[in-house]
Amino acid sequence: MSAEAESAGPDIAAPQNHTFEADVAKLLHLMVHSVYSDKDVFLRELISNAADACEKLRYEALSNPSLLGEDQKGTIRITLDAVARRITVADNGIGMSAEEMIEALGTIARSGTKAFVERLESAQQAEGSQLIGQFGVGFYSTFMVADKVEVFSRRAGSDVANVWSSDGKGSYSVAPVGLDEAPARGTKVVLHLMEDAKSYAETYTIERLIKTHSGHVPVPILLADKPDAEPQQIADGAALWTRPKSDISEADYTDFYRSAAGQFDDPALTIHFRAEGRQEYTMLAFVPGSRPFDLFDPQRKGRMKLYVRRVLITDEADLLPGYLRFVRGLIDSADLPLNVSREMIQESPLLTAIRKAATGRVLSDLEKLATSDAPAYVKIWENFGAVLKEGLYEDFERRDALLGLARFKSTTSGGEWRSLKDYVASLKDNQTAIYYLAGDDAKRLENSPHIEGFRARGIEVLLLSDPVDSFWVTSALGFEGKPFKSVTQGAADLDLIPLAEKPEEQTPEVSAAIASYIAYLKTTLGEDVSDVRASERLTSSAVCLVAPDNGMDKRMEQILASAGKLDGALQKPILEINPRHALVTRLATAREAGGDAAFIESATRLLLDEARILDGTVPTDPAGFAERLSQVLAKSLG
Ligand SMILES: Nc1ncnc2c1ncn2[C@@H]1O[C@H](COP(=O)(O)OP(=O)(O)OP(=O)(O)O)[C@@H](O)[C@H]1O
Repeated sequence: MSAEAESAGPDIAAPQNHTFEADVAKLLHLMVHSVYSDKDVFLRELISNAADACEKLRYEALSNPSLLGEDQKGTIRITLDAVARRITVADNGIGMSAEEMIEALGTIARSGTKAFVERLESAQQAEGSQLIGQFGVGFYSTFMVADKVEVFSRRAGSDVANVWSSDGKGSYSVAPVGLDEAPARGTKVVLHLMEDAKSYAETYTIERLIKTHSGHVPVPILLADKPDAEPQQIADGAALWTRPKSDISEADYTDFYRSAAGQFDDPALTIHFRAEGRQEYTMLAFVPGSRPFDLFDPQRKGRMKLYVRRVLITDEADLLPGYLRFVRGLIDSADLPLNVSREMIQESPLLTAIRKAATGRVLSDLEKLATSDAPAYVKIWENFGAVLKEGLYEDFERRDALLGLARFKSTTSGGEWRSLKDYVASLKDNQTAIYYLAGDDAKRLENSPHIEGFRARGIEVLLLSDPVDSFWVTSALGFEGKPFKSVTQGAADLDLIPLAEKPEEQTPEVSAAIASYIAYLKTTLGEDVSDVRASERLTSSAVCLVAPDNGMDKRMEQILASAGKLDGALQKPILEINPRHALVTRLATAREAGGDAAFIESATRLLLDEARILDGTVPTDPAGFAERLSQVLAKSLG
């Protein structure tokens, strides 16, 4: 379309109509029909797009200075027209060709759109308005206040201009326009405001919105309160991060964070420093106060922006590792070369050094916060702990620092978060390992039979319920010299740690019956288990399954098997029986006394079924299980 449109002959000057991509149409419908409490966001989004356009132009002009011409300084101009109920936001930035308008204003480029739209559909009002900015559907928010939106644009260096126009109801048009109607360079967005949004054409409202939400964008903003009025500067476009920390208030930081990160909350941590010495750069970064919705997007992309001497280079520079992707902000380098391609900048050893230092700084600031304000740190952990833990198996160099930052719920923490330092400080005498139980359901973990023997000895067990836990914990070497050990794997090694309450001694007859019952279990259960043994970890349940000493943790095995990534067959578990459990002792002694063999075998197989159920799986032979259960119940009823 655009190749023809760009040549702008009289016969192709008619508007070309297009339908919005399905997701955009759905999104627009949602935005217009659900009353978000915060319609103000549209202005922030337009200003942020205009500022981005000015910054993109500065970058392109590095290699092609003629693009700037006489008009060197990026500026955003907002013009109000209360009589015509109109607000116009114009910039002298990069501009868009007709093709670019179709791509940028008719589709949603980002991945995960579907998930986003679904979430928006079910979101509450306040959350909904937060989601809009985070996902970069910013431009479409104009339809919350306008029943017609026109975008006049002329790309820098081009001698044609186009207008995009839509009422937000399913379709839009794009047509060439005369150069006198479009900005000499850049984009002009005209909103025809709805009756109930007419206050957005009032000076007071707009001035207040700019000051509170966009006061720190790095491009100056001018406001004209009438079409022919002289514009006044409302924001100076001075980059906040270049100012000394002592001149910046908390409110300034919050405002900058909100407009730069598209968030509506307060930052949970602000990191602002200037590095001098081998590399000179400034970092201004924020840990959000709430979870951005795309936190678990498989691409794991961060949103940190890279500037070089105040020129925005890219937000794709992966300035921080994937496990810090929730951090928002920027790094502005004084040393990186400006006159080379983005790709070359990204690969430069200088940037590698900056990345390393910046990562270290984020972690050390988190650690400082954990010491100085533990409750504030715990909030960050609750939002982002699952992401930070990815670093435990990705970033070996910083594993100790990350283990130091990690917080856990445990069997003795009473719902509070514990650090590994806390854990190690309360080790029992003779306890040589950090015990953990991994699974997907925190509640079920607490009731697992595997931790009974640990509870009975007052030994703390970490309850790991994030999917990522099984990955790092099996590769981590330990903390302060103590290895991590799964309570569902191998022998429990608990005999050196005394029970809080000493159990009754068993008579030699019962012990002998149990020993012979274990031998019987091994032959009866045959291929289903790799071994059967008396348990140290059980105190109230009769049975449980554990993984062999040198095998894979059971939870890890389940995750790999369900993802189809398990090499070979599932390992056979070890069945542990509780030699003091009434059911076990009665079965053992009945067998010893020559009781009903068929009944004892059914009851014995039921023990294995029970262990499987306790493990969160199902009996391997449901029909056999049902039959055994009926048989045993029928017999017990006489
Ligand atoms: N004033 C403008 N000048 C040039 N391009 C623009 C302008 N406004 C919007 N665009 C283009 O439209 C695209 C879509 O804008 P939109 O606000 O919907 O999302 P975004 O800006 O990409 O995302 P985010 O809001 O997360 O930064 C932009 O990426 C940009 O390419």
